[in-house]
Amino acid sequence: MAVIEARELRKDFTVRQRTGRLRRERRVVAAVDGIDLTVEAGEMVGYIGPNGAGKSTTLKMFTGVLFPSAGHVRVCGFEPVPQRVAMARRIGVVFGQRSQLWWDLPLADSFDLLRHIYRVPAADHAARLARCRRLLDLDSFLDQPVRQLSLGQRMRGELTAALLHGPSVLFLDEPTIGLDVVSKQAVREFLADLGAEGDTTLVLTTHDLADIERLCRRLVVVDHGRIVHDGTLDDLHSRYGSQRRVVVDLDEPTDPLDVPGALLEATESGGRRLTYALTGPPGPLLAALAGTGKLRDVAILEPEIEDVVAKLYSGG
Ligand SMILES: Nc1ncnc2c1ncn2[C@@H]1O[C@H](COP(=O)(O)OP(=O)(O)OP(=O)(O)O)[C@@H](O)[C@H]1O
Repeated sequence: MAVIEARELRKDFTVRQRTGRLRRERRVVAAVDGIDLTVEAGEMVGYIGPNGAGKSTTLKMFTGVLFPSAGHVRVCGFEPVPQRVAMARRIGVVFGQRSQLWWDLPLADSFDLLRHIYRVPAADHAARLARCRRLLDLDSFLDQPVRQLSLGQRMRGELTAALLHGPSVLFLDEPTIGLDVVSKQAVREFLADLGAEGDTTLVLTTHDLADIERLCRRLVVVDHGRIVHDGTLDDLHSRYGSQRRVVVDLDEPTDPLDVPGALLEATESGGRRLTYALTGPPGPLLAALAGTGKLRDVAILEPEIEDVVAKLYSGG
């Protein structure tokens, strides 16, 4: 079942620009320029792209914060702006800049207020909160006012707050930005587990390559308000020709092996270290190398996601 359906979705902003000492001109910026997107229940979608690509604007239209200039969008069957209140029960939102917690209250009190606002049955609330306390390690700061929390602690609180009513879709705008290494890891692993359970659809924007690798089974890449790629990370690697490499150490040099699906790229250490680029599965190459009787060590190197994303953002 589709939880998000967007067709020809657009958002234009009118900005006033100085064109002289006193003159200003109105200019229309197409922040989102005709997006078609379907997200099925249980997907983990990374919505990525360079700065200013239109990611946050799209998420704001999905969550009912902004009204589209044109096109059509449904989230959990709701039209986000007109049906925002009804939709709120089905979605969770974590936007770094916006807090859903009460600044002066202890974190635990915010969670309690949210239970009343969303009218969550006490047992469901208790079970979800217990899980978040355990997995996000909340106990040491549950009684502290939100304004005193570190960014990492607050983000763990925000995630909990977004999940206490049991939403079917969770939208996250840069969930790990600015966090220290430990909090980043905690948030990332929590989201990975949540996504793996399959009951919650995750849609997140991120510039963090480790988030992309760990959390995004599907990558939707936007640039200038349009989708320029939609597929898995593996699809991206094959589109940009990134290949796995096999680095082999031998006891003594051997004649070059001619194996289909493997291309000898480099020879070092007097022929004792060979690097192959794989265009097929590694099995035939490894079998041929083992057959020489000189194989000492082998390492398979995955392509670097940094390279792929850099190529993608620079237009390939
Ligand atoms: N309220 C606004 N008024 C005018 N222009 C806006 C407004 N919000 C966004 N824009 C413009 O729309 C474009 C897309 O912005 P958006 O914030 O959606 O990009 P983004 O992909 O989320 O970028 P980043 O990765 O930097 O957060 C940018 O050119 C931005 O300047």
